[in-house]
Amino acid sequence: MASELNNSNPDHDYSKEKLKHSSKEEMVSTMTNSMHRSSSRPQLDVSRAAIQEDSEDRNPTILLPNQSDDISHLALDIGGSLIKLVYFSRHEEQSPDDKRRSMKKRFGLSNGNRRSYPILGGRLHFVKFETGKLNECLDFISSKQLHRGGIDSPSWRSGTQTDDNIVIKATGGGAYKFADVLKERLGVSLDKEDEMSCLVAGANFLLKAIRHEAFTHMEGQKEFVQIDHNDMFPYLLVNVGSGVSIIKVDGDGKYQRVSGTNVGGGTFWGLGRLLTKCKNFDELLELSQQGDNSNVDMLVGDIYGGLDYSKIGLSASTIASSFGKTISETKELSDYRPEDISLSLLRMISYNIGQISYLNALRYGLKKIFFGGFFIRGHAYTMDTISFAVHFWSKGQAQAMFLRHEGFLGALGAFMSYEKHGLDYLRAHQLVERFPMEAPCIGGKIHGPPLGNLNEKISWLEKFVQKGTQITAPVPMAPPGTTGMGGFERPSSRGNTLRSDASAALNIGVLHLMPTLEEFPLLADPKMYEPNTIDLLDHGELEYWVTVLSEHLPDLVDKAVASEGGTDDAKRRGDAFAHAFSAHLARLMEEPAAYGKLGLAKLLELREECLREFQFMDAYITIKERENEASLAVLPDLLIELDSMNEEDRLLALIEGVLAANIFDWGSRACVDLYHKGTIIDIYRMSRKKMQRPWRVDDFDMFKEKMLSSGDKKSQPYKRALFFVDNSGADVVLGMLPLARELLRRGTEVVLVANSLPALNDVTALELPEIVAEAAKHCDIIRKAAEAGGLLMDAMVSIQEDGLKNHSTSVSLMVAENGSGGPCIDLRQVSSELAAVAKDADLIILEGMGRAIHTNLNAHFKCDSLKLAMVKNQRLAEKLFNGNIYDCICRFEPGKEQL
Ligand SMILES: Nc1ncnc2c1ncn2[C@@H]1O[C@H](COP(=O)(O)OP(=O)(O)O)[C@@H](O)[C@H]1O
Ligand SMILES: CC(C)(COP(=O)(O)O)[C@@H](O)C(=O)NCCC(=O)O
Ligand SMILES: [Mn+2]
Repeated sequence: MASELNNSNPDHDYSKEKLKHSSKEEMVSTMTNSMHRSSSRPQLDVSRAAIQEDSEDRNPTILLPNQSDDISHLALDIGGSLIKLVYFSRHEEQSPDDKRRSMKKRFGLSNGNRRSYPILGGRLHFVKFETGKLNECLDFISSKQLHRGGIDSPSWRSGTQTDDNIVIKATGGGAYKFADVLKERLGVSLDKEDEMSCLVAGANFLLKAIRHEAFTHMEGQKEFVQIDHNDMFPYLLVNVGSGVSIIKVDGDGKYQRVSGTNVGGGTFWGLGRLLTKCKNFDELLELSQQGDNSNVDMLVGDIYGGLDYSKIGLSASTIASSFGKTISETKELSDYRPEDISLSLLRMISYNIGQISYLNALRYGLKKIFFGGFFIRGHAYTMDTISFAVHFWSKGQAQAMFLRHEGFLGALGAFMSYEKHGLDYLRAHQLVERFPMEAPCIGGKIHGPPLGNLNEKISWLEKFVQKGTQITAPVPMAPPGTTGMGGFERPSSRGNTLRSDASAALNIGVLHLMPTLEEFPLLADPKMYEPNTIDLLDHGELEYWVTVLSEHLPDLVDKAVASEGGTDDAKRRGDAFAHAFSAHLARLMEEPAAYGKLGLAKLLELREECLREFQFMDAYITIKERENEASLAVLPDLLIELDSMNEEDRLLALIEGVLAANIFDWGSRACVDLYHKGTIIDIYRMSRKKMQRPWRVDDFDMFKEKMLSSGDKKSQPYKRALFFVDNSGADVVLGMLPLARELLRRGTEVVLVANSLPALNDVTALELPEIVAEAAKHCDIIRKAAEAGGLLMDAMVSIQEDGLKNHSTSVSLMVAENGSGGPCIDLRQVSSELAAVAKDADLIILEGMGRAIHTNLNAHFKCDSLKLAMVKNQRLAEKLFNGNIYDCICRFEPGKEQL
């Protein structure tokens, strides 16, 4: 059979256009949801929904296509210094008329729980403006028509809504102060919400719904904290805005403002501006990084002649009096360096806030203190200083934690105050944060008018890239100068370079609300589950993987551009994609936790998302089609060969087949090099040669025992197996399908679980039915099972004619989408369809490096699991398995409930 593997026929049967068309249209999966809410303002006329034309939002992330009609679109928090906007954008994309699905629905042969009613879904965006530039903010709102329920609102398009009756939720003092301006400029009225309630509502939502929202920051080290939802309260919330509010939070809506201080962010920025002549806040912060506050502050040593005051635990370098040295009569402001002044000011204010917070925590016996507000500005030194103060004064008893959405608590709370906002029941697994290159529209500052289309994005990106190249690696600081003697020493993260404006804009992403995502129900211990095997917090690892991805980039861009016909437009998009993705990588090298907790799964998915953002829907489509066709051509011979074997030999040959065919991976540098050097047949031969047992991890005998045991020990066949398939071509056709056939033959129902969206050369759930149908032409077992599973359209029509009652007694072969658009899988967030079919499964087969090694290698399941992969990376093979590239992994683990 092997000799036929390179028999790829260019005039193949697969209609490229058809595949491409269907994958583009259906890119947006119809993951479903039972949440359907009644209406609230602004009203959206869902009945008139049409496919969205807004090209800016065309990137087809997996999101819910049909949002219910009750999402409020904009909330404001107008503070003393900054205006914060949280707005919601919908994605109305009509479910394509999917024959497969509608047929199955008609016959009640659902593969899961795909439903047809409206789905809540969309994205939450976070934007901020300076309050002094209110006009910019109003221009932004108006250009995006956010106040009218979004630019894409059908009711707006149909002209049924007038501005006069629009009411927008707003909080912060500016909701009162600027109400008239908003009425005048936008015609909208503001519905004012209490600021403290909003802060608390925002913080509670973030802590409950976002997995790694909170983090600690000590001596330059950021560590994400998983908050236990059942043990969240009470806590102290310290919002450091212009001024500071200190709130004791006891539950949802249960809180008390227990203290505050007028020495806050406004004080820092205001005094700092006066004293240093800085033009903006970031400049002031940046200045502090070159400062030495001992030129400005009076230290214990200055008073004690260079000595420590050891009796009360104060070292000579402790600040005795902030700005104390400036009492000198011989010096004027111009005699002090602005850098030193800025640092002294930052230390004074941060430390003071930390100390007051600690005192309030002490007053109420609270151990957890969360700090929000834009004074924090994700700035390492500020956070270290606050943490130091809390840690020092509480003797380690209380913990300072920070929030990624720091300054957006109030705005988010105002958004939550819409009667029906749809966020109440969302949990971490239903939110996906993405980082598109839309800086003018997310997280950070506004750089000119909002980006209207991909072209604008590309040109803005070119500018961003120019800026991005200026991003320098963090300057390592000398170790902290603590003497262990108490008082306040210098935290260690001082030297870190502040993010440039453009990259700061990417610090928090767009939150995709995906109510249909669910936790995979077969995880043995969901709380302990960590998808990623390799810890990218380890700098060496991060550097390695970032390098691997960078090196792979030119090849990927080639494929992507070719997949779009190699046009000039495709080339331009290809370049933009390469710049954008490189900028992401540079950003992550500079600050690995910039996008939240980073794992390899997220990094690899980011690449796919970035491709989609530049409208490369399926970069490997041609390769996938070619390899599918070549493999399908040799499948009949393989099946004959397998059928001539005895049971035991056949099972071994099947597992070998899966492992050997997993070499066809276009994501691996080594494999791509192989493709350039040899033919498919060479590769396959080499791969088969590697099959000698024992494999690097070899639990085959255990699996065989489970599958084939006879006599007294004869085991029942598995009822339902979930096959997490990987690559197109040989991998799925010659590897996983024959193994699936073996299980079907033994009476096990098989669900092929594949990606919802393309990633590298992975096969997608939408492509599988066609592949199965082709395979079914050569195999009765597959055909009958596919008919029973509703995968064959022709068969479905005959079922319709025969009536449903006795459509088939055969076990089913089905397909389910996994909810993912990357080469790995995070089982905390899978499609509801997969979650539904998983409930009856008693065997899981995870295949490939992404799904079985990078992620899930250490995952335990309630049912039996088999992990099969070839390790196509030398470093990984050494590190994880003490082995070599092309080693094979066959790990079997009995279900945890059966142990
Ligand atoms: N770009 C910026 N412009 C002005 N102030 C900023 C900026 N970024 C961070 N800050 C800091 O954030 C503070 C405002 O924080 P914020 O939480 O928005 O409070 P408020 O609601 O009072 O405006 C400012 O006083 C300043 O210290
Ligand atoms: C992206 C992949 C996880 C896909 O592997 P697969 O799941 O298809 O076996 C893998 O190709 C990979 O880790 N590539 C990067 C490492 C390298 O080039 O060596
Ligand atoms: Mn793959």
